[in-house]
Amino acid sequence: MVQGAGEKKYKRILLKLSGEALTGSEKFGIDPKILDRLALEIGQLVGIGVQVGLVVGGGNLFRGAALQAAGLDRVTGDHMGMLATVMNALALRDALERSNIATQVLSSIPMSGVVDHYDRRKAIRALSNGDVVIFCAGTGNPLFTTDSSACLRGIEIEAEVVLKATKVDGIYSADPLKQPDAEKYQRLTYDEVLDKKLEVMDLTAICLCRDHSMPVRVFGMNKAGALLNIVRGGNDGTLIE
Ligand SMILES: Nc1ncnc2c1ncn2[C@@H]1O[C@H](COP(=O)(O)OP(=O)(O)OP(=O)(O)O)[C@@H](O)[C@H]1O
Ligand SMILES: O=c1ccn([C@@H]2O[C@H](COP(=O)(O)O)[C@@H](O)[C@H]2O)c(=O)[nH]1
Repeated sequence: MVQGAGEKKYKRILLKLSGEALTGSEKFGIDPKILDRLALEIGQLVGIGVQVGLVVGGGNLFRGAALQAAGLDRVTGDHMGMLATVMNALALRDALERSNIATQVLSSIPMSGVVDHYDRRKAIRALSNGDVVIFCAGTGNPLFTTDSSACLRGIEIEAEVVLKATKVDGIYSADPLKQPDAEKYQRLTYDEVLDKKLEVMDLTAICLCRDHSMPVRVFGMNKAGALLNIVRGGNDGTLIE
């Protein structure tokens, strides 16, 4: 059911933002216009009392697998990827705070003097106070992705849903950027995503959500207003549950 203006379906969410999408119209890195748009959309959620945990990817800067393909050691590449997510988190905090949205950044890798170390109780306190909490540095371990850290943190903070904002507007029978005639799903079970090997999200993350009954909605980050609509009960994108 779609809720009325100001009403909401979810009280606490974990929003996963694609790092690659932060590039926007830039060739590399972070497009400040994208940051400002995100701050506006996240501010709308905070404005109606939604508690927002955020995880941002690092694909706009470094991915361990790509660095390995270029000849680097995989674990070193993964460390670089996790550090990339810290840079994105700092940029997002900056944009949110410029919009007067109180924000805390908690890192899975201790980085004294730059960001605070992840602590679940501290995260839940901050969320309960209405602060946005950005979880960065992934899980702190190589060989994972930020999809897994988003689902992990979402489960830990007892979010009601993981919302994965990405470049495409949902889950398709194949990657729609490679196969334009792929069909879009409205709803999938965790097992369907696993059996069909749908690559929109890392399968470790899907298993974790299945085991802990955490629903995941994949939706397009480029459509303004989609996030607020979902939080009010709209069905943009594809729901996995
Ligand atoms: N079956 C599918 N349905 C939808 N998208 C798919 C599918 N298979 C592959 N994809 C691709 O998966 C991508 C989603 O991953 P996304 O860009 O969010 O990357 P990420 O690894 O989560 O984040 P980052 O950009 O930080 O690395 C989409 O852009 C899409 O092209
Ligand atoms: O727990 C984690 C999370 C991430 N990494 C590394 O960081 C990059 C960037 O994350 P994306 O999810 O791809 O945006 C990822 O490719 C890994 O190399 C990690 O090692 N552990």
